[in-house]
Amino acid sequence: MAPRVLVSDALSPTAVEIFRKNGIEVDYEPNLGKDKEKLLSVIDKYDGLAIRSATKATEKLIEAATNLKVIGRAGIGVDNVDIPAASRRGIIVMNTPFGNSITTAEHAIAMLFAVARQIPEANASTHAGKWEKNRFMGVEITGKTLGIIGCGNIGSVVAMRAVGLKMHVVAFDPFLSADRAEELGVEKVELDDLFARADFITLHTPLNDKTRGIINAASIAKMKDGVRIINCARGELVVEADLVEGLKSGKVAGAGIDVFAEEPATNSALFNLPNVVCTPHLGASTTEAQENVALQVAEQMSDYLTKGAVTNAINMPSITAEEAPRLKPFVKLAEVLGSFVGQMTDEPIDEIEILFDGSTATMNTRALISAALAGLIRPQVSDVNMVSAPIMVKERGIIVSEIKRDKSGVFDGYIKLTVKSKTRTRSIAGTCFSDGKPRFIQIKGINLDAEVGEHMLYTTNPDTPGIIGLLGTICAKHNINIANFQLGRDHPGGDAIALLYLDEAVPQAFIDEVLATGKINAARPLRFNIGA
Ligand SMILES: NC(=O)c1ccc[n+]([C@@H]2O[C@H](COP(=O)([O-])OP(=O)(O)OC[C@H]3O[C@@H](n4cnc5c(N)ncnc54)[C@H](O)[C@@H]3O)[C@@H](O)[C@H]2O)c1
Ligand SMILES: O=C(O)[C@H](O)COP(=O)(O)O
Repeated sequence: MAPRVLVSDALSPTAVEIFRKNGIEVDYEPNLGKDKEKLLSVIDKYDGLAIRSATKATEKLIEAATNLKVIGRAGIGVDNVDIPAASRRGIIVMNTPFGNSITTAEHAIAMLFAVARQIPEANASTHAGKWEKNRFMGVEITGKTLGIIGCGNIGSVVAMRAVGLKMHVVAFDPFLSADRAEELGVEKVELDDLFARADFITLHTPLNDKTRGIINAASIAKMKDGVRIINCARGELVVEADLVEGLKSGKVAGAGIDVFAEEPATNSALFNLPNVVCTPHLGASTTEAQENVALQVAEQMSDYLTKGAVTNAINMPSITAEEAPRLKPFVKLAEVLGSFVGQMTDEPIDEIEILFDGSTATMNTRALISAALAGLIRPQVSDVNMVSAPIMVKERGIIVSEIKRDKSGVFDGYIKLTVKSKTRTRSIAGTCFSDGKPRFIQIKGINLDAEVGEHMLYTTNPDTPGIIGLLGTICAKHNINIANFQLGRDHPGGDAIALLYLDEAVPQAFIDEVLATGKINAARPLRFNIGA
């Protein structure tokens, strides 16, 4: 059945065309995002949800989205999506991090001019036939200092434009390197320094716990008298009541506000103050940007739903459409290795070490680790996948480490998982042969070559004669066919293991019978998901 996508915000029709071209059924309901109850009632029908900022993908919506696999944000900010809730449910959240950066930077620059020259008010006055030439005295921006808070994709474009406008640009961004600052022609400063020196301040950070309310009464007090503030990032970066106070007192000479703490903002204390220019979250609203983000999000979501490729995901490592087919068998391998140890371990796991040897070390190991972790914890948590596994493992306080090394043995490459719990350490290694099927090649240091089947039986025993016959006889007695039988031992007469690939699951009576022989130390039925 074709995957089904709901577009619940006003995306360009290009998105719909691209979904259809990629064989995806699509419902285009540009106003549904604003109707929470209706959205809630239909969301379970969809594999994908394409949104802008109006749709709020809350925990409640995500819980109701029982078939959802991907949320695609045609734009940048994903603060309208409950990412932890999506991750826990195994839903990928992706955005389009560059599609509207230039457009939004241009909006910030437009705000800069609009506020410096009071253009909206002068426009309204002129349209009203007032000709108030003396009322609207502006300020030049040439030679003035622009303070940029957050110098990422959008902040950088703003910086380059402002440098071109002959402004002196200072930037505060903990992740801005000295080289990048030099390349942009900006001076990297501390936040208080920026507050003290800037004539104009423009915000371009994401909204998070560190940036929420970054413009407040205390920070405004540190600013120059007559500072002008532009916010085209997120409303909650500014404590709006404090900005209103600053504007009323004259400390802040003007503000350009595109985003509000509550949207849609139909009633704000910022409205109708002199020299406050407001726009209704228009930063990304140009034809060009909307085409870009619609096209990108639809391609990304289609690639994921039809090919398993992951691009620009917030909660999952990227997998390109090119690498997805090559990676797929190794994702399955990592998952069955994790699953083997997960099924063998009855006590809490403390540490997991994942070794990538040879060719596997050159692959997308983040994706392989996610797959191994999903396999590992699936016996405890059924509803887990590559998206939710890392978060669940972290929540359980399990330490995950990764080792990559050059080819060290006969195999082109293999993956080895070592899992430590309080009382023991287990390890298993595997590889994929040219048929794309996973093979177990080593269990607790003992070499073997075992094809992986849906139903398997793992036994440990002292290396004595008669084990094959013993297990074969009990299988025959229970009318269970053996597809493959692999043995291994550390040394003659030492510890031995057997791995049987069976055509069906063994019942508990089978295990009891095996153990009752006194010749087998442990017997564990295993089940693997070997489907696509
Ligand atoms: N108005 C609109 O329509 C519109 C359009 C697009 C994006 N946005 C918003 O613009 C903002 C910036 O988007 P972007 O694409 O440039 O993001 P980005 O991730 O490329 O850049 C954000 C920058 O902020 C920096 N940063 C993070 N925490 C910081 C802190 N505590 N102090 C200072 N800097 C910090 C990061 O290091 C990064 O360089 C986001 O909030 C986004 O949602 C708004
Ligand atoms: O984060 C973004 O991309 C912007 O805020 C744009 O939001 P919009 O898609 O609702 O215009």
